[in-house]
Amino acid sequence: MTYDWFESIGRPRFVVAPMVDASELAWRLLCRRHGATLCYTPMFHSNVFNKDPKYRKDNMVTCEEDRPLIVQFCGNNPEIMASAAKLVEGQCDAIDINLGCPQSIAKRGRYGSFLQDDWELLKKLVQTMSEAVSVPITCKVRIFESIEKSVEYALMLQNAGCKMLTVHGRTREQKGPLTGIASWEHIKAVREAISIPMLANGNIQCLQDVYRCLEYTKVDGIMSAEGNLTNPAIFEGINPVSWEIANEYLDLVEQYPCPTSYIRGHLFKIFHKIFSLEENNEDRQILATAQNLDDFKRVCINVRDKYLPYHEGKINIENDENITRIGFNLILPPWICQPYVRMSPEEHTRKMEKLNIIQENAAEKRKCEDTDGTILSRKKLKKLKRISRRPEKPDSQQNSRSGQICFSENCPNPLGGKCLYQLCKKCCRNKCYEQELDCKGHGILVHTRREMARKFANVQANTETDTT
Ligand SMILES: Cc1cc2nc3c(=O)[nH]c(=O)nc-3n(C[C@H](O)[C@H](O)[C@H](O)COP(=O)(O)O)c2cc1C
Repeated sequence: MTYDWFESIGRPRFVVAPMVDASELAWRLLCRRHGATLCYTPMFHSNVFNKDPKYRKDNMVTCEEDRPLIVQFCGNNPEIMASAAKLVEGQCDAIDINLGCPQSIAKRGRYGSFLQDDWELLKKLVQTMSEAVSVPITCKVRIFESIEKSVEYALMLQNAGCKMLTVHGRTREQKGPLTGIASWEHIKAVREAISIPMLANGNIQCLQDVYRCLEYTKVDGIMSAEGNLTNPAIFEGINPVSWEIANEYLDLVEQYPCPTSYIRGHLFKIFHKIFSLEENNEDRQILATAQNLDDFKRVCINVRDKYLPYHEGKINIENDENITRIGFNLILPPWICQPYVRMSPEEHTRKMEKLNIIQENAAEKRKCEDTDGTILSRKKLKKLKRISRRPEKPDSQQNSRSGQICFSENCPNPLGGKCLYQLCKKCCRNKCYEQELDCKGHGILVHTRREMARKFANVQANTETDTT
């Protein structure tokens, strides 16, 4: 009984995740051609979806081949979520509640993973939506730190009427650079406890990962987001040539248009290894500023023209001095679609600590400003260094111009007698020492320069110690 619906949509095992700005129709169709057996729409805001026909028209775009399809909504008001669900029930196979979004915008709007502590509201959401529509209501959740609580949470949603559960094996805190590894252990424990169909999400970079996860967790299907973005053929078990799959996607976009920002995002992901190489900066720039399909196609052509001879083995990489070696020491060459490997949270923390030290030093250096606030140039700093090494002369031995009468009110020698500060030749020649700024500035300058020069010498010594 609990599996009837899941059977009716073909027991999908290979699932494209809901992705804002990325799981649009053209992308879904591309993934379906390459092995995906179920796709999610991007998350839609239930409130806006209800109120704004343009938002609906722009976002809820589908077609006959785009099945099975699950539409995802976010929100916290059961009635509003139910009425949004009613608007799409005829165009999809299920409606999903986003209970996993960890972004600060979700915190402000009180949706996604920020509802995971309000179980009473969640029960109400699932129940009200289930009663309102004829298609199943499903949920996509994150885990809690504790396995027991994650299991309890899943059971609560199942009892409320959720018909399929996707468990993303990361906590709400595991996001951005702190994403890290997903826990299949949590997923496995939830699978053992619940009886409804279940999808696992997290740590999927290739088809081997899919099968490892299926075997370990015993879930019914695997959902992929980032792995799917860098390789839309991930479920087919192949790593396509980047420009070929990018062109296939662009052909679909021609048929099913979408905003240029989505296209740009997809091409950056497909070509991520290519554009991590300095030698492709120019094409990277073309992609960054591309405005229409022709611009996007030009990027694909440029990349193909450059790398096709290598791909076909007509040029030996080893002998081409124009191509940098970085990126070629991989199992897969950079023009082949491949996963993006994130930095581990530990590595990120270490990097940030190092960066903070460098930034602090840079801030210290920035303090080496001239009296007018401008940052001293290298040349000037060099000069200061020289000054700092010079022994300080007593006032009596200052150059011939010291001891000029200063007319400024702000003169550090307030009696209007002899100014103790040295005047530069330029000031004397122009007689500008009569002006307040020059007299004051000049006086401070002599003093500050020495101070700054000493500071600069210290900063340099510290930086040298840091980098060793
Ligand atoms: C570009 C992008 C957009 C996403 N948008 C959504 C979304 O709309 N709804 C949602 O539930 N999760 C969203 N996610 C999260 C993914 O669905 C998925 O849970 C997460 O990326 C972990 O899967 P992965 O390890 O395969 O990337 C998004 C992820 C990415 C990379």
